Amino acid sequence: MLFMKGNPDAPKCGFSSKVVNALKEEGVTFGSFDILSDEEVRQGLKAFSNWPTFPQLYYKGELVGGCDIVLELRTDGALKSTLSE
Ligand SMILES: N[C@@H](CCC(=O)N[C@@H](CS)C(=O)NCC(=O)O)C(=O)O
Ligand code: FES
Repeated sequence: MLFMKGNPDAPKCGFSSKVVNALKEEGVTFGSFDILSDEEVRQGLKAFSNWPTFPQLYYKGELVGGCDIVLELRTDGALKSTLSE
């Protein structure tokens, strides 16, 4: 599940766009939520996850990371395996 700015067809921030592209290129299917549509979720999720920024990618209820981490995992060739453990 990707909490992002905008949606996968129309990301509203470069960081969210990069993660969408990385997931699509790896052939990962994912759900998404536009945090710009809900200020309560936007602020609440940052507090809940103790992670100050978006995008936030969750897998099996746990935070995988934001843009830097997702791109790093992909560079390491570990993105797909991380998301199918
Ligand atoms: N280094 C971050 C970049 C993401 C980032 O800086 N996001 C900012 C600007 S889009 C953010 O979410 N700020 C808090 C907010 O907009 O609520 C990452 O790896 O994900
Ligand atoms: S909305 Fe400005 S950097 Fe993401």
